Formats: sequence, C-alpha cells, structure tokens
Amino acid sequence: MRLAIKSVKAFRTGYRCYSSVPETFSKSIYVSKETDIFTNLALEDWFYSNLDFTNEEVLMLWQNKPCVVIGRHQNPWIECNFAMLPYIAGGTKLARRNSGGGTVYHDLGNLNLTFFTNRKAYNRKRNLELISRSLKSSFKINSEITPREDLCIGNMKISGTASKLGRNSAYHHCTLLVNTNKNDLSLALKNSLEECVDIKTNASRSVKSPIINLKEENKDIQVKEVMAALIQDYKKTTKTFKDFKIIEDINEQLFPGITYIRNQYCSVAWIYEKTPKFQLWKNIPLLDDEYSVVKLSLSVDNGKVTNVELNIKDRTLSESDIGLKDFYLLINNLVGKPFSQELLDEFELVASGLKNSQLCRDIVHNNVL
Ligand SMILES: Nc1ncnc2c1ncn2[C@@H]1O[C@H](COP(=O)(O)OC(=O)CCCC[C@@H]2CCSS2)[C@@H](O)[C@H]1O
Repeated sequence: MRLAIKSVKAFRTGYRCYSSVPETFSKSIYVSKETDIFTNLALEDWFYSNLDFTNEEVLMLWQNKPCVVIGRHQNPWIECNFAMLPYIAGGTKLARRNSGGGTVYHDLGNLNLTFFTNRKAYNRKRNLELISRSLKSSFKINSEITPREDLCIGNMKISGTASKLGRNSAYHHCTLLVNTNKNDLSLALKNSLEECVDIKTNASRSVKSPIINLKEENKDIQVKEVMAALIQDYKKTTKTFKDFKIIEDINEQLFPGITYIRNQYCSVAWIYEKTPKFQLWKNIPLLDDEYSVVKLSLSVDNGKVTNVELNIKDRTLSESDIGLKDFYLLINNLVGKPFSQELLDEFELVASGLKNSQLCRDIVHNNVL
C-alpha cells in the first residue's frame, strides 16, 4: 500500500499538495543525496507532515556538510562557539531542529537516521538495537545502549538521539559517528559565552560526553558501507518493507511546499529568536572594597536585548542615582538590539570600562552602598 499524502503542517502553512500519490512515495527507505542541513531538515519535516504512517514505516538516511544542530529549546550562544563557526571546517552552519534534546556536530563523516512511524509503533530502543546489531554483524563492533539512549562503545558515545511526537505520527532521529573530524567537533561545541559571563536560563542544556568514531574501531569502515549494512538489516526486520530510493533532487515539483519549510529553518526568527529568554551578567569589584561588587546585567528575550542594568547588593541603580545618567545613556543604547558577538563585545567593553573607573569611585563616594 502506498503512503497517503496529507497537507503540509510544518510551520502551519496549510499548504495542500498532491491529489494523487506519485510512485516516489511508496518506498521504505529514502537516502538523501542533499548535504545542506536546512534542506535535509525541511525534507525530514516534509515527510513527517505529509506521509501517512498508519500502516507503513519509513527510514531516512542523510548527511550534512559541517554544521552544528541545536535542539528546539536550546540557546545557540551557550551551546556552540558561535563566533568561530565561520572558521571551522571551512565554514560551519548553525541550525535549530524541530526535536528537543542537546547539540551535536555533523560533517560528512557522520550519518543521520530518521525512523518515521505512527505514534503507537514509535520505539527508540528497537531502532537503536537495529543499529547496534548491524554494527556487530557487519563490522564486529560491540556497542551498547545507555539508559539515556546514547549508543556507546565502552563509555564513548557514537550516537545521540532525539525525537518528535505528534498526535498520529512520530519520528526518532539519531546520529552515527563514522569518521567525523573530532577536532572540529570539539571546537564547534565549545561554549565561548560561559567563559566570559555568568548566565541564567531555562533553555535545555546538552550533556557532554566523550565520543569515538566507528573508524577508530574498524579502520576500513566507511559511511557508505554502514548505510548498506543498515539498509539490509532494516529490510530484514521491517515487515512492510518496499525497496529504497535515492533522492537526487529536492524540488517543489516533488515536494510541494518544501521551499517554504526550508526558508523557515534558515530564518533568524527560528534559529535565534526562538531562544528561551536568558540573562547574563558580569560582576565588577568596587574600588577599595573587596566585599562589594557591581553587577552589570543584560536580559535577552526573543533574541533581542530587553534590559541592561547595574545592581549593587540586590539594589538596582537607576538613572536618577547621582552620576549614573550618562552611564545609563550608554547602556540603554544596547536595548532593542539583536544579541550577537558584536553586542557581547560592546557589553564587555562597557563592563571593563566600569572597572577602576571614576564612576565606581563616584558610586562609593556618593554613598550609594
Ligand atoms: N554527531 C554526534 N554524534 C554523537 N555524539 C555527538 C555528536 N556531536 C556531538 N556529540 C556529543 O554529544 C553531546 C550532546 O549530547 P546530548 O545528549 O545533549 O544531545 C544529543 O545527543 C542530541 C542528538 C540529536 C540527534 C539529531 C539527529 C538528526 S539531527 S540531530 C555533545 O556535547 C558531544 O559530546
């Protein structure tokens, strides 16, 4: 039986596509030839929103050029080395996916698997067992599923998992490190923000783990062979299996509405403005008083600065406090601007200008304490 095509639900487009279903969508495995993260996320979303998994299961295999993929509820500035990304691996993209969970790094040495099922058949353990069995039988590699559903060799992670559950459909997607550049991975996931400021946020945080490539266990292994092994095992274990298809070209004719979905994934609104609100601050010691510090803090909501203020011992100093009028003129300048590396640099400049400054002397002198 073919998969029925529904309307595009992703990002609430209400777009309606096929009236009859092309042969293309009667397969069980799709291998995407595309290596652009935004197009692949759009394709994954398109499948999730448009195919009917009531009686069918689908596996999508995909790879990306260097990119960092954060979870739906994460803060990109905390999770990655955002100022350095353009210089890592010749340019590393930043993307936010639609599923929860932590941040991972992809390059062409990493394979992604998305298991689409109906909500009832959704089973992450079964999928991870399939991968683990496949690695064992084809490459003699022993791996184990941890309680948090990482796939590990010893205590080294080879696969991270996340998922999306809808009313009827669901997907479980995971990575598989075959031959990823580990230096690029660790540089890209380094948190540059926490090194210079303190942060308060409700955004979900990644769980850092030591990682290993399959290549380190079996030097002959390549992504292509891992794909072939997985396809074979999926075929054996999926009752409704019907062939696989390589998707060479992702276009509007085949996937109506996909350009719109991709544009959403690329948008500043999705990548940055969706970040849960956060506050960062710097503690600046006051002159001649080792016990007192001024706290310069900056609040960000919807990706934009909403407030900057100066606090001493839980008291907010305002523009009306003696000597602070000009200072507030300076910091209020930041309000309303999008949070960025440049803005952070500006904030740090203001903070370092405050240290040992006349303003600090005035604060002490004017008995603000
Ligand atoms: N590619 C890859 N594979 C496995 N583990 C990784 C990878 N990149 C980084 N890491 C390690 O995992 C933690 C984060 O672990 P954490 O458990 O916090 O997050 C995840 O695993 C999320 C997996 C998302 C999978 C999706 C599938 C398709 S699109 S992305 C990170 O700090 C590194 O230590």
